[in-house]
Amino acid sequence: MNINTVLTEADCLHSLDTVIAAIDHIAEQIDRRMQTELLRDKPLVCLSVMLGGLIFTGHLLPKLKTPLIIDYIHATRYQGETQGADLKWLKYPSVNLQGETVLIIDDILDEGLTLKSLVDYCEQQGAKQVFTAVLVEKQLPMRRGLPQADFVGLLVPNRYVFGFGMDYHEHLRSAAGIFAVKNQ
Ligand SMILES: O=P(O)(O)OC[C@H]1O[C@H](OP(=O)(O)OP(=O)(O)O)[C@H](O)[C@@H]1O
Ligand code: HPA
Repeated sequence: MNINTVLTEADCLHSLDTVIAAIDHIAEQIDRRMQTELLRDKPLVCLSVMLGGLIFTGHLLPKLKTPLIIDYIHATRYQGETQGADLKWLKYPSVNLQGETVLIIDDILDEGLTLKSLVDYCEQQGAKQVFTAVLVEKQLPMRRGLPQADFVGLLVPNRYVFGFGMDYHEHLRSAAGIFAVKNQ
């Protein structure tokens, strides 16, 4: 596998400008929603899902006006492969989620199994309510896990995608835009 070839042969699904505009839009939606959901003086607890959620989180959070605190989860289901397996937790959140309003931020909703496990975990920890934000939602005929996220930036077809946090065998996470691997 030559990574440069993967990049040059890939189909660009969403340009960098489109991604940035989508993140602006999600930020507005989150701010609007949190005006009614957040209790006075309570910050939103933002949990970024490593590694894929890193770049989306870094662009999204500075755009929010909602008061917030930042923590992260490290969990992986693909482990550098293009097929998912059981979710492996590498880091649970450090903040106490009891009674908190939580926003889980990830790069992609694919089969939804990762986000379903993370939402379940936050609820088990006593979160008052749990919202999810993803940069992209993969269009699948049906999803085995969480059917949809609360905040979605862009749609992608049922192909293997990379860029803006999403990897192809751990490479290409920093690709500036969202791309689909040729013939996948
Ligand atoms: O909806 P699903 O089918 O569960 O897939 C989505 C998850 O897969 C990716 O993580 P991955 O396990 O590849 O780890 P990574 O964040 O380190 O890339 C992605 O970042 C999501 O967390
Ligand atoms: O299509 C994908 N690309 C990158 N990471 C992923 N994790 C789930 N699906 C994908």
